[in-house]
Amino acid sequence: MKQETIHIKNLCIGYPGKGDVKVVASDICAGINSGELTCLLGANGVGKSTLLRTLSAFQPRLSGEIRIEGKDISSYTDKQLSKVISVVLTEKCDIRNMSAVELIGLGRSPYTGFWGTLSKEDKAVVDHAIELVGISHLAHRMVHTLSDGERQKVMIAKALAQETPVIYLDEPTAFLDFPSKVEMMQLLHLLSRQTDKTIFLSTHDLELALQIADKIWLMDKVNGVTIGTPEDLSLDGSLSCFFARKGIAFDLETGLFRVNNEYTSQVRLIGHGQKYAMVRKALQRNGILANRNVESDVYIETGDLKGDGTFVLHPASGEAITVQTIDELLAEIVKIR
Ligand SMILES: Nc1ncnc2c1ncn2[C@@H]1O[C@H](COP(=O)(O)OP(=O)(O)OP(=O)(O)O)[C@@H](O)[C@H]1O
Repeated sequence: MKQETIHIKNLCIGYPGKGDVKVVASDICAGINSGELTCLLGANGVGKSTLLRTLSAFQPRLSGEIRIEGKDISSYTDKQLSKVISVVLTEKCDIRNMSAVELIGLGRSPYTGFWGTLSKEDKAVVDHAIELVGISHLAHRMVHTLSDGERQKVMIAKALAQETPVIYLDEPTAFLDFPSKVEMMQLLHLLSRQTDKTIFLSTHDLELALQIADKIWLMDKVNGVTIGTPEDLSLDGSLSCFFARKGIAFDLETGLFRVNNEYTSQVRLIGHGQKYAMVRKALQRNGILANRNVESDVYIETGDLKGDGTFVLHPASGEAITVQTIDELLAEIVKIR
């Protein structure tokens, strides 16, 4: 069952200076639940890392409350905290002469003695973490030989081996290629479900977060922190407002962002399905507003109608032109414009 693991009230974060205090964000009130993946989104410099550092007690809060499992964060000793929160940072650490399984084993340090020797139980926890993340094939590789995505998974396994109810991750998808970003977010989502952990991460991967996260935190200088499911934030206009920039529009139907094009001409499309959608996309990218409601002498059949996969361009006068690909269609359109 979902429970509020982290409770934040009137939190003010920032940096005390010599004479003045730099306030990065203030009056944050929120809760973070177990069994959920929560994603923190915000522009560069808005304070995501500062918030994560404050929530992990790496830096002091300026004022307000942070409660973890009902207890104020300042009442935890460092050792107690290391059994409650694990933090996965993105910086590429220069780890040499250590295998993945040894690094993951370091996650057990809050539980081991001075020499860090792993007991049979500790080793079983490490093995389970490796299994959960699906990296058995990497266990005996040296860490410095791993790719960014592989190393990131090892760091997540280390956090799992730490057996904390809360895991924070600072931009875990930052250096990954697109399929690896998707895989990483799906993995974290799955882990939140399977292990009932509270997983909270910062990211710039907006579209992915909107598709995968259970809760979104939008952090911005004017409105502070706005929280909700991606769908509630779509419906109440928070997302459109948050990313209201020239050239970007939030599509309420798909719940995703799209780039607004400026159109210099328009053409009627006849058809339906995927080919219709792809022709429309290609034309709009090229500054031509295209859909079935446009009124124009020139029109295009998008292929699905005839079922032979071709595209037929009907100029205002003269013979229809049949082509096989959208690339050819664009070339023909240019000729008659
Ligand atoms: N040690 C520090 N002392 C004073 N100000 C700092 C310090 N570290 C960061 N800042 C400032 O605090 C603000 C928030 O920085 P932070 O790194 O938290 O932003 P961020 O949202 O994580 O940015 P990014 O997306 O670029 O990583 C910025 O204005 C930054 O310049």
